[in-house]
Amino acid sequence: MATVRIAICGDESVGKSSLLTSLVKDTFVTSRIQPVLPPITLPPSLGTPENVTTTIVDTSALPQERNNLRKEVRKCNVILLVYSDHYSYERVALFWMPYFRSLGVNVPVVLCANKSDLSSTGTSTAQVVEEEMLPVMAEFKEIDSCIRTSAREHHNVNEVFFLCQKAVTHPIAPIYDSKESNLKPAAVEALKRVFYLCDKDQDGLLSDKEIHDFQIKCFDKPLSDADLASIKRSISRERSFSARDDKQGIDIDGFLLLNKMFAEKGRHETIWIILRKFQYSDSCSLKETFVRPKFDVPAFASAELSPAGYRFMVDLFLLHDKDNDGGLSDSELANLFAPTPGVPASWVDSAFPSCTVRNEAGYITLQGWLAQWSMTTFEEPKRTLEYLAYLGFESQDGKGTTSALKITKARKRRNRPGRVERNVFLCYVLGAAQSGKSALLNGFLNRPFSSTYHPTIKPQTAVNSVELQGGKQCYLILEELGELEPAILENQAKLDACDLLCYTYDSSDPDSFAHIVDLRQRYPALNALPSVYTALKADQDRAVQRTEVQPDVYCEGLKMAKPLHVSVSWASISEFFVHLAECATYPSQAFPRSDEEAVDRTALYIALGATVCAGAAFAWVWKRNMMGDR
Ligand SMILES: Nc1nc2c(ncn2[C@@H]2O[C@H](COP(=O)(O)OP(=O)(O)OP(=O)(O)O)[C@@H](O)[C@H]2O)c(=O)[nH]1
Ligand SMILES: Nc1nc2c(ncn2[C@@H]2O[C@H](COP(=O)(O)OP(=O)(O)OP(=O)(O)O)[C@@H](O)[C@H]2O)c(=O)[nH]1
Ligand SMILES: [Ca+2]
Repeated sequence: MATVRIAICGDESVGKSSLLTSLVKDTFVTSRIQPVLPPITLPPSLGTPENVTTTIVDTSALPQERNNLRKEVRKCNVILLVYSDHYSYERVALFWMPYFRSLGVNVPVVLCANKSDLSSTGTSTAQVVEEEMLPVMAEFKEIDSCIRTSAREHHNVNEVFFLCQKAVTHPIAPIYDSKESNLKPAAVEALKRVFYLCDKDQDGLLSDKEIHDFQIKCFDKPLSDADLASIKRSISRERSFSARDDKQGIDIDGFLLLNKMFAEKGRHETIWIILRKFQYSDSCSLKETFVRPKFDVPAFASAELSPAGYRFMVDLFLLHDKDNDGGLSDSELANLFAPTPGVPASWVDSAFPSCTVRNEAGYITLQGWLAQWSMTTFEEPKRTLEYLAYLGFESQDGKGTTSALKITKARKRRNRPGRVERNVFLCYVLGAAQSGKSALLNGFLNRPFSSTYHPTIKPQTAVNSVELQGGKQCYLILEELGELEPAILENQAKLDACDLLCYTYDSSDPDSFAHIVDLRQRYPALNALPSVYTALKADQDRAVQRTEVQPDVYCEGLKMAKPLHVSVSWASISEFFVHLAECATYPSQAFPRSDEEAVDRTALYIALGATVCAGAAFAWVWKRNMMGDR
């Protein structure tokens, strides 16, 4: 935090310099002190809020000092305005406050009634507050607080400077509207989110345990049972309406009321401590560095959720599936996204949740939820980080939300044999109009086949998890490019981010395969990507393609596997998605084979074979040793 700079202002002889000497020297200096003391700087100490460095500047009201005064007022971030008698009090509203406004400064003012030792014995502080302070406070919202001091008797001297520091480090203005006697909307929003995040079981109440955890998190010390009881008592006392039984816990209204009471009692620093603990900045919005932490994905690499990230998303889903039907209904989703600005814009664009797995009721399932976040993290990791922040992800290692993500190895030398260390793959589905791409995407999401045809204009995606042979799971994003197909295939960055191409044609339409031949000619860069050739609509009669060579021969010529014939109307289509996922995971099998290599999926079989052999060898050695021991 920056330094606090206090300008002491006020009429002549009100005791400005004396307050300062009294603070520094701890005694009242009766001998004549110089009219304007040099500025002093106090290092951070335990006594100061937030451990700030404080600079205190003395000023003079003399006309010849006006330039200096103006300069200092403009430079400070809090003004200590001192008066000491009726005349200097009148001047607060008549001269000083309008003067500050005329300078265009908008900093808090701490009003100080000095020389309290001189006032006739009859005037009590209550009277001073009631008759002098409250009226000016009502007139000038800049006045943060008021205090009565005596430099001579060293009364409230430390306190007045403490108030100045606090006015800067814990300002009331952003959180409380003194005119309306209410918390400000931004503070209410922030506190609602805090409540939501503390209500771990999402039952709408903070239980005693949840309050204790909250207390420890914010204030680093436990709350006694007596304190808890007294908090609950004051909440129910304040509530005009049906003082509900607070035994079960504190609800959102009670929580807001409690904070309002803090503000009213001048304990607004309590609210600041809470908000800051939950990563709010001085403007009551979440800190930029928290919502948008530094996270760069190098070229050719991509971002994925880490195990901690997946765990968080699983827990979040289960917590919000209140009726345990395995899907998030609209209201359950709305509740889940309550502490965020709403469903991410990119989700709305892609017609969420239709791009992922839903149950019969149309609600996103856990599988779909994880697939959706896998895709979001792949496509826009910063969005995932932003939502992890809003949704209250807490890392175990103190590294913040970035520990919910990981960066994969770069996609380089794609044709290398073996497994790619990534779990989320992007596959472009390319092919002629009406070849059946959308139907394939629907099949991927287990939607029933429909014979009605809607041409795809905007790119369309489907994301789902796929279980590979051997039980490992990965996420596959199938994207059909619509009218953007040429634009995307021309864009090298888009190709670099893609893991697999799925060329499709309608095997019952003689004019369908030509599109693939044409694409490959026009975009030679496609050759650098692993590819799978697919003949769709295998349930229909096969047509002879009007291309120079038939698809099988064409692929043969490329030393690629022949097109796989599939139909979305067959249950076996799910095996095709496994095949796609396997080609993405072991990309060398989706490249032209070199002559000595065997066909197709051997890479996988070889890999599997190798593990089996290793296992056998291990067992054998182990047995031998056992025997040797004997
Ligand atoms: N009784 C009493 N006298 C005070 C107190 N504070 C300051 N004085 C006296 O008031 C007079 C003015 O004090 P200063 O500290 O010089 O006031 P100032 O506001 O700095 O005055 P200028 O620099 O002239 O603007 C001195 O004679 C102080 O001794 C106080 O709390 N009680
Ligand atoms: N019989 C049969 N018809 C299919 C199959 N797959 C898709 N169709 C039908 O073929 C037509 C075109 O399918 P789409 O999936 O919309 O084709 P598309 O490739 O997405 O078309 P564009 O978006 O225009 O590029 C639709 O009427 C589908 O119902 C299939 O496996 N068998
Ligand atoms: Ca389509």
